[in-house]
Amino acid sequence: MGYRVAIVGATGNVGREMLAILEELNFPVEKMHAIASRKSKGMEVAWGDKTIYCEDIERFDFSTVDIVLMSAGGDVSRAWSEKIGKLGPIVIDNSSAFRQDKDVPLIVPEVNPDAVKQAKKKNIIANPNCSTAQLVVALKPLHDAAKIKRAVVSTYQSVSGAGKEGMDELWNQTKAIYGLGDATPKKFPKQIAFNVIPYIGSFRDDGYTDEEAKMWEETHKMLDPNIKLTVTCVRVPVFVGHSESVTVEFDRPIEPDEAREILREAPGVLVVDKMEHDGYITPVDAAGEHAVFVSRIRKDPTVENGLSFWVVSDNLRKGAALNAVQIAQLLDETGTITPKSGVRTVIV
Ligand SMILES: NC(=O)C1=CN([C@@H]2O[C@H](COP(=O)(O)OP(=O)(O)OC[C@H]3O[C@@H](n4cnc5c(N)ncnc54)[C@H](OP(=O)(O)O)[C@@H]3O)[C@@H](O)[C@H]2O)C=CC1
Ligand SMILES: N[C@@H](CC(=O)OP(=O)(O)O)C(=O)O
Repeated sequence: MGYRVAIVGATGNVGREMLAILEELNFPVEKMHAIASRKSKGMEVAWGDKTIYCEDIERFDFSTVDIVLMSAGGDVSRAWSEKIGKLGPIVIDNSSAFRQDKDVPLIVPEVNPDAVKQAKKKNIIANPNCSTAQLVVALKPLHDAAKIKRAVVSTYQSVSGAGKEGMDELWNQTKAIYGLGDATPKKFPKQIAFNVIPYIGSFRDDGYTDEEAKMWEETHKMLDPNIKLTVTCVRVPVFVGHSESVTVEFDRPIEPDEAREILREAPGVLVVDKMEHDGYITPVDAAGEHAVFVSRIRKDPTVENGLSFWVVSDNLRKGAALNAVQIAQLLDETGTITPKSGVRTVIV
C-alpha cells in the first residue's frame, strides 16, 4: 500500500533526482506518474529498475493522485499549484512561487517540521531555495545552542542550479573556448567556463539580487526573523554542488570545538573538519550525497563571538529533490496525509 505520486518536471535535473530518491528512500509509492510539457509526452524516464513514460501536464487528471512533487519552475507552479491543491492532492513545490505566502509552509524537516501543520491551508508546501536549504540545516543547531545575531554568507553555486540548460552551457563553452564552437553566453549573463559570475537571478533596487534576498527572507521564515544576514551569490563553473562561506556572530562565546560537537549531533549534517586535504569537503565530494557537509570551522577574530565555516551540499538533492521527498515522508509520518485506502504506511 502506498501513495499515488505525480512528479511535474520529471524530465528535468530535479525531477529525475526526485524519481531516484523516492526509490532510494523506499518511499511507499503505489503509482508513479512522470509529468512534463507536451513536447516530452511519451519520453522515457527511469524510476528504479522501471521505465515510465511522460504524460502531458495539460491532459493529466491530478485528482487521481495523493502527492504532487512540482519542479518545473515558478511560472508552471503559479499556473498549476493552487488548482491542483483544490483538487485534493498536496503539492510540494520546488519553485519560489509560494515560499513567502503566509498560508503556505516553507519546510526543511531538520529545521521546522512543525510547520507541516499548516499544510492543509492551501494543500501546498514550499521547498526552499537550494542555497538556503543547506544553510539553515547548518545554522539551526548552532542557533539552538547560542543565538545567531548576524551572518555573512558568500555562495559558490553550481550551474545545475540553473537547470539542464545551465549544465549544457558550461559543457559546451568549455569545449568551445579551446576548440571549435560557439562560446556565446545564453543561459548565463557572462561566460561561465573558466570564470565566476557574481550575479544569480535578477537585480533588485537595493543592489542585491533576488537570489540573495531569498536567502535571508527564507531563513527568516523558517528559522528566526531576528537573524541579520548579508549575502553575495556567485555562479561558479562546477556542475553539481553548492558551497558557502559562512561567518556567524553569536550572542555568547562559542569555541570551534563546541560548534563541531553540536554539528556532529545535528540531523542532516556531516562534519568533515581536519587540517589535512581529506579534512574538508568540495562540491565534487558532495555530489550524489544526502548530507550537508561542514568543514573549516574556525574562530573569526575580527568580531566578538564569531565563527567562520564552509558548508557544501548537493544542490539537486538536499537543495531540491531530497528535501522535497523528506517533506513527503514528514506528511506520511505525521499522518497529515494518508493513502486513499485510508491505511497509513509507516516508514521505519
Ligand atoms: N536545480 C536546483 O538546484 C533547484 C531548482 N529548483 C526549482 O526547480 C525547478 C526545476 O529545476 P531543474 O529540474 O533544475 O530544471 P530543468 O530545466 O532541468 O527542468 C525543467 C523541467 O520542467 C518541465 N517544464 C518546463 N515547462 C513546463 C511546462 N510548461 N509544463 C510542464 N512541465 C514543464 C520540463 O519539462 P520539458 O522537458 O517537457 O520541457 C522539465 O522537466 C527550477 O525552475 C526551480 O524553480 C529549486 C531548488 C533548487
Ligand atoms: N536559483 C538557484 C536554484 C534555485 O533554488 O532556484 P529557486 O530559488 O528559484 O527555486 C540556482 O540557480 O542555483
